[in-house]
This record gives sequence, C-alpha cells and structure tokens, in this order.
Amino acid sequence: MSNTVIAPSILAADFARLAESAGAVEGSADWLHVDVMDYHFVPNLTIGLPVVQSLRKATTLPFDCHLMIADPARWATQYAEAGAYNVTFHAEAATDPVAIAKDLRKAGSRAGLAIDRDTPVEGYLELLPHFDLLLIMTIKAGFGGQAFIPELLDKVRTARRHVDAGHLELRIEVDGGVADDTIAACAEAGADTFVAGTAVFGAEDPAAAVRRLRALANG
Ligand SMILES: O=C(CO)[C@H](O)[C@H](O)COP(=O)(O)O
Repeated sequence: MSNTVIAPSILAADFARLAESAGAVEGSADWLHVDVMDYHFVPNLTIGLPVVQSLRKATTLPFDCHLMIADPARWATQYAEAGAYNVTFHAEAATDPVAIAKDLRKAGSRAGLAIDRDTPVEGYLELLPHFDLLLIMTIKAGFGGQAFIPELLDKVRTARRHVDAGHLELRIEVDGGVADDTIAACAEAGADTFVAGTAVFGAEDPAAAVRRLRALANG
C-alpha cells in the first residue's frame, strides 16, 4: 500500500468558496493543507482560527495546518483544539520547538516542524523524534504560485537518510511549487507527503489533479 499523502493547499482556492473547494477534493486528497499567515512571520495575511473552526464543520478531510506565524508558542495548541490533525509551526519562529510539540500532542494533534528556504535542516535533526512531520519548504514561505527550487531537495535527502537510519516515524512533507513536473523528484529525494496549491485548485478538475499527482509520486 502506498505511503503517499497528497495535501491540496487552500491558499490557491477561492476564499469565498472554501467549503466547496474542500468538497472538490474529498475522496481524492488525503489531507487539506491550511496555510495560516500573520503578516509578521511572512509578508502575507491569510486566515486564522475562526475560519479553521468554521471550515472544520464543512469537510471530513483531516486538516494539515501550516502556521507561518511569529508566535507559535501562543497559538499552536488552539489549532489543535480547533480539530487540526497536524499542526506545523516554523522552527525559525520557535524558541523551544520541543515544548510546543509536546503541547500539541497533549492537545490532541500531531506535531509538525517546518523549515523555510534559508534554514539548514542539520540543526533540527536531533529534534525529530519529538515530531510527527517535517515540512521542508521548496520555495520561500509566504506566497503560492512560486517556482519550485530543486536545490532544496538536498534537505529532503538529508532528512530521509536521518529518518530511515533512526527508524523514526516521521512524515517528510514538501511545500511550494509541487506540481506534475516536480513531484516525482520530490518523491525520489525521500518526501512522502506533498502539498500542492496551484497544481490542484488552479486545475479545471481538482480531483483529477490530485489523482495525477499521486500517480506521479508513486512512479
Ligand atoms: O506554504 C505555502 C506558501 O508559503 C503554500 O502551501 C505553497 O505555496 C503552496 O502553493 P503552490 O503549490 O501554489 O506553490
């Protein structure tokens, strides 16, 4: 059975029709990726807790919440309490990532650690046993529709070697520019979890786009 997870990012959906967009990928996607941006950690503003709480009632898809926010220690557990399956926060914004991970698990979600384009992965490998997911940005965090940066797959390779050598139960997720022409390289590098915004919600048939991405990831 395939281990592949496809998580369409609602950043590329119509924000006036979020429930409809989620519905369009129910049955084909595994998770719904929810990008929370606060205009401080990144220079963009998207959605926050009230939208996540409302959307939670509108779809059965598990939420993969990606917090691009300056103060995850203050907010992260509230996303877990709102029903997120994963809550991922940025290493660059956290003074004690392990404490936040413990709080998230206590609050009932899985804990994810994200690293942005310019952050080396090596400094965080030792923390991975405390996490369920490592999100490696394949663009600079902040905006959808950017071009994939293939050089960043070296971080995925490094993380995959570490995870396999330590027999860690940790998903490796890539986010940014993941599309038909880039997903196979991500999978070959060792990613098993794929965020795709434009490639899914920019497509005429989002469910077919998810199925195509999964097939390409699985080779
Ligand atoms: O985290 C993100 C941006 O910071 C988005 O999830 C990412 O950009 C997905 O969009 P696309 O697939 O269009 O690149």
